Amino acid sequence: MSRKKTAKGKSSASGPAKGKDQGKSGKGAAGAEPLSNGVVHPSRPSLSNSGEFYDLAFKVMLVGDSGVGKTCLLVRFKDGAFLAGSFISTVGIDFRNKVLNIDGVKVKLQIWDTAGQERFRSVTHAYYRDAHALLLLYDVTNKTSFDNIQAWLTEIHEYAQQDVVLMLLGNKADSAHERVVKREEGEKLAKEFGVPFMETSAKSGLNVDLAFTAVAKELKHRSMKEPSESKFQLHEYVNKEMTKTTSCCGS
Ligand SMILES: Nc1nc2c(ncn2[C@@H]2O[C@H](COP(=O)(O)OP(=O)(O)OP(=O)(O)O)[C@@H](O)[C@H]2O)c(=O)[nH]1
Ligand SMILES: [Mg+2]
Repeated sequence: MSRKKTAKGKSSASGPAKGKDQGKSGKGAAGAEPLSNGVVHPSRPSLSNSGEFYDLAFKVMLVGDSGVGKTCLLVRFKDGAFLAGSFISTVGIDFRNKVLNIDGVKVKLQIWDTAGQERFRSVTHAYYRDAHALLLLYDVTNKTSFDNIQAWLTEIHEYAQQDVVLMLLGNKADSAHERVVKREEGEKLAKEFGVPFMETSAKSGLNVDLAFTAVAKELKHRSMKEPSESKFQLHEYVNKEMTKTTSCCGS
């Protein structure tokens, strides 16, 4: 996917949607087809441009400081690869789609990769309103990115929907020697703010699928509201499923 895309427009979704796919990768906001509120029709799924059927569609946004690994996390999830080598900072905003099978329901996630750099903050603000879920990342090897989480949460409360699904991710968990933020510190902060937390690694793939799957499960359950089913507990699911890393080294 291009990491040099600039936003040119703005989408307008605010609820789960079904409809045509926007292709494999967004051309900044310009490539985004607006998603509207939709009803679930599992018997009449929609067909995406990439040939995949889906029943539900949601927007997920990746946010956090520049360099924490948002683009790499998305590439790992979408393509199963790691973008090694020199760091190319995202310009503006970009997106990729992925259809997941969640308990027999095809859930399309339209994942927006935002630019962490301060100069693109107004672009990011414009997209919060339409996001159904936010993955907020910090880098376990960068204390400043962890310290800035509080500011990101303030921003999220200001711009995002009140009921947005939120998850805190401590990325680069593979970097044991460079680690400066302990897993316990991430857990404590997440507890303080009542959000699910896990450490991830775009490099090794640790918990990457789980982070997106957990969000998709929560959104699907909220959307379908099956009365017969017990309520899906995102916190419990994450705590049960995640692979824990040790935080022996560092701080
Ligand atoms: N060791 C390690 N390095 C990572 C990981 N994820 C990303 N990186 C590296 O961190 C740097 C930044 O990654 P990006 O994904 O481009 O960061 P970003 O958050 O998208 O940054 P902006 O686009 O500027 O907001 C790159 O050099 C990556 O190779 C990870 O899980 N482990
Ligand atoms: Mg990026």
